[in-house]
Amino acid sequence: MAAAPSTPLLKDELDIVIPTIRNLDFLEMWRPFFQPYHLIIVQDGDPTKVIKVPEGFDYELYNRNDVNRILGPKASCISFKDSACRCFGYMVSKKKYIYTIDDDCFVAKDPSGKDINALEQHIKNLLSPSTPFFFNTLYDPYREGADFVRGYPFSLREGAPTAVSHGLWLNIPDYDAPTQLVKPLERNNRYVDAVLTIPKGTLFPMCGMNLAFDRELIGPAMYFGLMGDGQPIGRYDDMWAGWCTKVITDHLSLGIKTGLPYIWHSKASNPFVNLKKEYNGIFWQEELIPFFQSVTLSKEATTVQKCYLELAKQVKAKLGKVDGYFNKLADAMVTWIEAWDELNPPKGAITTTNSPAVKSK
Ligand SMILES: O=c1ccn([C@@H]2O[C@H](COP(=O)(O)OP(=O)(O)O[C@H]3O[C@@H](CO)[C@H](O)[C@H]3O)[C@@H](O)[C@H]2O)c(=O)[nH]1
Ligand SMILES: [Mn+2]
Repeated sequence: MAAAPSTPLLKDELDIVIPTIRNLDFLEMWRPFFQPYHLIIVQDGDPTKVIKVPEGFDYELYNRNDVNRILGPKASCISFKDSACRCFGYMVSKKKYIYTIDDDCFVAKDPSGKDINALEQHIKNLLSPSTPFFFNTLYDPYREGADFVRGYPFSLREGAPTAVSHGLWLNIPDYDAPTQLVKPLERNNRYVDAVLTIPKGTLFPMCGMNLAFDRELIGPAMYFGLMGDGQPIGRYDDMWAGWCTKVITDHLSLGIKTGLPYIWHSKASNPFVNLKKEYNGIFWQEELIPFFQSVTLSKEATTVQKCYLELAKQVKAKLGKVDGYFNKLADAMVTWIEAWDELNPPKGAITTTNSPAVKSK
């Protein structure tokens, strides 16, 4: 097992958010890389179930009772019985950076056989600029041993601040149910040693399994849409967040990177269950994508919250006719921003603080 870096980068500026319904034994494998960091565990499902966390990790844990206690009626915007609940962890964090990972994701090995410190790579991705305005054909120009290629405008070489780092997965790929059903044995064994900026004006399917972001730059846009219990759709929470986030980062001239790091995704969720969850999404996304491609935000939308509220209005106006669910989702987007601002008042604002989470050492 590789030794973790001596002085962990951003040790006190980054929280690791884990949505879970099971004991977190998977942390044993991540211990060298994760132990120095604070964890925010969002326990989904039955709040009376006790989630076991290995000794030695510094964490806070929130179950549904905590979500309801802290948010009151606004808890309605946080999904129940779906990994989308993880976004509650983004809201209660006080740190500048977030890394979120699923509890069936383990340490992968690079082609040399070395354990991949996914967190370290995400931090590198976030701390170096993105190039959304002009594509660099030699991939990440800020990486050791690479640079901007001939013809790349010097006026654009400063790049843009990186808001999101989207990692990938070896072994079980993040396929939708139809693809999973057709290719049940397919595994992703291809390690591509590259980090790319997703060009401005291009959407992408954001997976929440191995994802990091700058909470201060883009946090309020990272609402994982209403899924799970009582909802007509599932497994589109991260997709929704990714589409909203991308139109906002484009508008605010921020960047999103995808590629390294890889994690090892250990198990495929049930494709038949997934098909039921995804069915409406597979159908609706043919209308959602043109909607997001045509979204324009006003020049008055100068903060993520303002962008997000403008977006929520357009969702209600233009997607409500696709299905009533989008009216509910648009309202939940507004509730999310209200809750976010309540828990994250501008610095210096005086507020009544909510009682703290169940803290465990
Ligand atoms: O009701 C639930 C089910 C699961 N979780 C936790 O969420 C993650 C992901 O669960 P799992 O690995 O079983 O599901 P996947 O299909 O592989 O998840 C990926 O698909 C997307 C679904 O939206 C998502 O972006 C990916 O995570 C685990 O940590 C479970 O413990 C839950 O909280 N509630
Ligand atoms: Mn999984």
